[in-house]
Amino acid sequence: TQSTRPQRLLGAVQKNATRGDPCSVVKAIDHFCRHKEWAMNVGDEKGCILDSVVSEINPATVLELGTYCGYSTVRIASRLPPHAKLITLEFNPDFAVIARQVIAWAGVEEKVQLVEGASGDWIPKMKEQFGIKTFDLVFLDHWKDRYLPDTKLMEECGLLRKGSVLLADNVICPGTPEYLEYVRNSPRYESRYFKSHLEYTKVEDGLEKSVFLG
Ligand SMILES: CCCNc1ncnc2c1ncn2[C@@H]1O[C@H](/C=C/CNC(=O)c2cc(-c3ccc(F)cc3)cc(O)c2O)[C@@H](O)[C@H]1O
Ligand SMILES: [Mg+2]
Repeated sequence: TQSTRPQRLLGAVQKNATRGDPCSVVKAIDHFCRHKEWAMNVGDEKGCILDSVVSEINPATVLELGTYCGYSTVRIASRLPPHAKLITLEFNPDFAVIARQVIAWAGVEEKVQLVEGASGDWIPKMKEQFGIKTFDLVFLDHWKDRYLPDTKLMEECGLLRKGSVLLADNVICPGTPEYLEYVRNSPRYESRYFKSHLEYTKVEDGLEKSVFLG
C-alpha cells in the first residue's frame, strides 16, 4: 500500500537523524522538505524566529495548536528549561501517530504532552485536565480560520495572563486576515509582524507575535 507524506518524512528522520539529537531531527526534516517533498512545517527560516521567541520568553508552559508531524514541537521542546511543559493538540490520529515517533526520536518526549483531539474541545479542559493555570506561550499553526475563535476561547477560559505571548504562523500565506485584524486592533494585545518566507520557498510569509496585555 502507498505510504503517506508524513510516513515518508518520519522515514527520513529515522534514516538521517541521530536518536536523542533534536537538532539532527530538525535538519533531517528540513532537508527532506527542501529536496524531496515539501511539507507544511514552520521550516528553518521561520523556525529561527520561533527559536528566538522561545529563548526570549523561557516559558514554563507552552500550548501548540496543530502538531502535524511534530517539527515545531521538537524545535520548541528542545529549547525549554527543565520542568517546562509543552502541550500540543492534534486532531488527526494519523498525524499524531507520526508526530509521537518524531518527538520520541528527538528524545524530547519528557517535555511534550501530545493530546489527540480538537482545540475547541480541549482548550476549555486545560485547567482541570493538565493543571495548567495560564500559558506563557501559544504557537498557532493549525487551521487558519480557527486562530481567531481559539484565541477568543483561550481568553474566555482565562488561559492567558498579562504578558502571555501568542505566536502565529502563516499570517500572510495562506493568511489569517480576521486573526490579524483582531490582534492588531484590539487594545488587549501588543502585536508585531516578523517578515519571513513560506517554508522552503521564496514566497512571503511571516509570524505575528502578540503579547496579551490582560
Ligand atoms: C477543529 C479544527 C481546529 N482544531 C484543531 N485542533 C487540533 N489540531 C488541528 C485543528 N485544526 C487543524 N489541526 C491540525 O493542525 C494541522 C493543520 C495545519 C494547517 N496548516 C496549514 O494549512 C498550512 C498551510 C501552508 C501552505 C502554504 C501555501 C501553500 F501553497 C500550501 C500550504 C503552510 C503552513 O505553514 C501551514 O501551517 C494538521 O495536523 C491538522 O490535523
Ligand atoms: Mg504553518
